[in-house]
Amino acid sequence: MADTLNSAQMDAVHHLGGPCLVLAGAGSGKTRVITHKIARLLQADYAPSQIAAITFTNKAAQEMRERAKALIGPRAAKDLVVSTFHSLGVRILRTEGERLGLKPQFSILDSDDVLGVLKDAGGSSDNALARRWQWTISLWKNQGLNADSVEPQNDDERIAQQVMKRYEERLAAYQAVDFDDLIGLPHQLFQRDDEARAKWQNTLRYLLVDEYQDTNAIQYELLKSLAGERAMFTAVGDDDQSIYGWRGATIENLRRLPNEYPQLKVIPLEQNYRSTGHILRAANAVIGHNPKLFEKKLWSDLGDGDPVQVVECDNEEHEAERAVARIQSLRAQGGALVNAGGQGGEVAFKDFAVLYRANHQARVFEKALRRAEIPYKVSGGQSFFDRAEIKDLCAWLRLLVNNDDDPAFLRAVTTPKRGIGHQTLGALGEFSKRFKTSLYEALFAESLGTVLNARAIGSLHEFGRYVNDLEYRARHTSGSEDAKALLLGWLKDIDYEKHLYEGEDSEKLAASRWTNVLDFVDWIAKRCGGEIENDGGATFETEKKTVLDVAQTISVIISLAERGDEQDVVTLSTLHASKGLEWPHVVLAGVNEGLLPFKSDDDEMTPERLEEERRLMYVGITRARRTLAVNVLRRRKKGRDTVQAIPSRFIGEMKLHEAKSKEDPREKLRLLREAAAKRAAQADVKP
Ligand SMILES: Nc1ncnc2c1ncn2[C@@H]1O[C@H](COP(=O)(O)OP(=O)(O)OP(=O)(O)O)[C@@H](O)[C@H]1O
Ligand SMILES: [Mg+2]
Repeated sequence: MADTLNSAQMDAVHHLGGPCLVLAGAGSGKTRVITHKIARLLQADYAPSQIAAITFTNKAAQEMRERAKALIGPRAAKDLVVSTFHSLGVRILRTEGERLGLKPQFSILDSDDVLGVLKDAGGSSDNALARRWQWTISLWKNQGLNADSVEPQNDDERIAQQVMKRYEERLAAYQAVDFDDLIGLPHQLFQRDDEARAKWQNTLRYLLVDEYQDTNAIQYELLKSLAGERAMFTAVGDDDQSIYGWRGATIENLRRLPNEYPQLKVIPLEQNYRSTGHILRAANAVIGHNPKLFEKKLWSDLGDGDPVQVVECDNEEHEAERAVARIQSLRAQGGALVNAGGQGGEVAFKDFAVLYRANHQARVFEKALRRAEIPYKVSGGQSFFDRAEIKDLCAWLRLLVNNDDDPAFLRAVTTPKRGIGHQTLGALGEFSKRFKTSLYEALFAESLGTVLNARAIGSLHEFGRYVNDLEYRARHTSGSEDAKALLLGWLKDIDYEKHLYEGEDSEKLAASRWTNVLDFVDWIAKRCGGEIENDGGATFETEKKTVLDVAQTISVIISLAERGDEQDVVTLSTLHASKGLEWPHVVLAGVNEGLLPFKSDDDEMTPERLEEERRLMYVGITRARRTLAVNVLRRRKKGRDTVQAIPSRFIGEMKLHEAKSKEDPREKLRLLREAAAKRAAQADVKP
């Protein structure tokens, strides 16, 4: 079973004579075709290093490599080029940079860096404005334009064009590139340098592209240059899952392919191996409301399974509680709600995902999961423990727990800055390396005077003594009131609130960071008081803990979270980041008008946008293998207000008439009676 392919999948895997497009719905095994095709290519005498498989995210690349490894063994898998478009771009630029006037050690700016350069280039410290520039410039670049070729349509665009010009000059001076350049520059190179193009066409002789529907115009061009005349490639995709239109991805790429490659073999896949019948029918019903680009069918022989549940919730908090309760009860019941259908058994935390439209929706779920002590990770967005301010404070707590934690030391000593500069820390680092001690230990060494002056040593000692003292107090303080006083005192000592306000242009943002900090303090203090909240929000008591004990627990939670993916944890993810993935149990959060389909007050809902939102809903539904809960809020938060919430139009579009909530005891009874009657009827017809 693990290695089988159906006949259409076989056709796709064995078609090696020319370009191939697998155009098929969700869960039909497109990604599986890619991994199997890698194995097939190796048999056909391609060397691993000549095969490039391109995925949409680093995580997908990692997974693809793992799956390939299982099929072809670790040695061959090592040399495969499995990467995202961006990391393929880095690979090309590192070798060819010189032809583009880039030093081999050029730097790559992340989104925050870019924002900084743009503010500088545009002479403005306005974050929101700089973000708009960033957005516009990125869209231009993804259309293959530069500051000279842009044709601005209005005043805003004229200004953005000027900023772009200065931005380009600065990047050239810094020997830096941004994410868009990682694709744009190789593309430009291949346009004008036949030798470089020929070289790479010979290096990467077969290309496989997953999630082809979400490529943009430049990525298409890059693929085309790499594929060249030989056109040896396989692309797999699903137009119904195109969800990055807002970022310049274009479905045109699917339409162009058959025109530009008349020899293209197009292979549909129709069997869905992922989801049970109820889930698949709901998905098909929803996407049926979009105009069809390509006719596709999708069926499953996994049985009906459990009906899709619409879960009505009073508000966001209630929604999160119900999600937690659902996780707990599914685990207790072994997976299936009514008809186990052979699918029951152990249910792990990693079998669950909660998917939502907007990042901020994660927050209440995180809170509820933390309260229920259910481990989770947030993908495609920020987890509470990933927030800069919480990381700052955690660094301090980690340092108290383990003085020799060097990364924690570095973060704490510079947060907030206390006159201990890079030079001092550099010298301390050298010293600690030479004597094989931790930074903290080095700080108190007698001979430190040989590398640092008295003033620097004075500041370091002051910091060290403070950490010592705080640690002592943390070890001896328990009970929520005292813990809270201790923690607030510490924040005051290090002047953390001021640090936040100084580091943030927007006061609103600083205030929200400070609220996070206070939430965090409360959370620790409650634990010190031996107060644990259960999922109903009620509290019960355990024994009191010291601040240091709780800090220790936090250190463990963080290191677990850092250990990554193999962990048995619930996934919280945006719909966008869930693409290509699957879970046995999925909860779709906040399926309400305004949230999904998403609409803010000042933007207009065009038919195109609505269609893209519907595709997102389709992606969400089709992530589920066994059970799907669709949450609908009665009321929801909107800014500071709470407003009446309207169920999403997508709920009606799922056509779930028969699927009533089985959490309703009457409905439960009805189902039991129905099952009993069915059994009786079957018994009757037996001879
Ligand atoms: N022939 C097959 N036999 C058994 N299981 C299969 C087969 N083909 C695919 N599967 C399984 O079905 C699930 C979906 O496959 P896969 O992820 O490749 O689909 P996909 O078309 O890439 O989906 P998406 O559109 O969501 O990316 C996976 O668990 C996969 O292992
Ligand atoms: Mg896939």
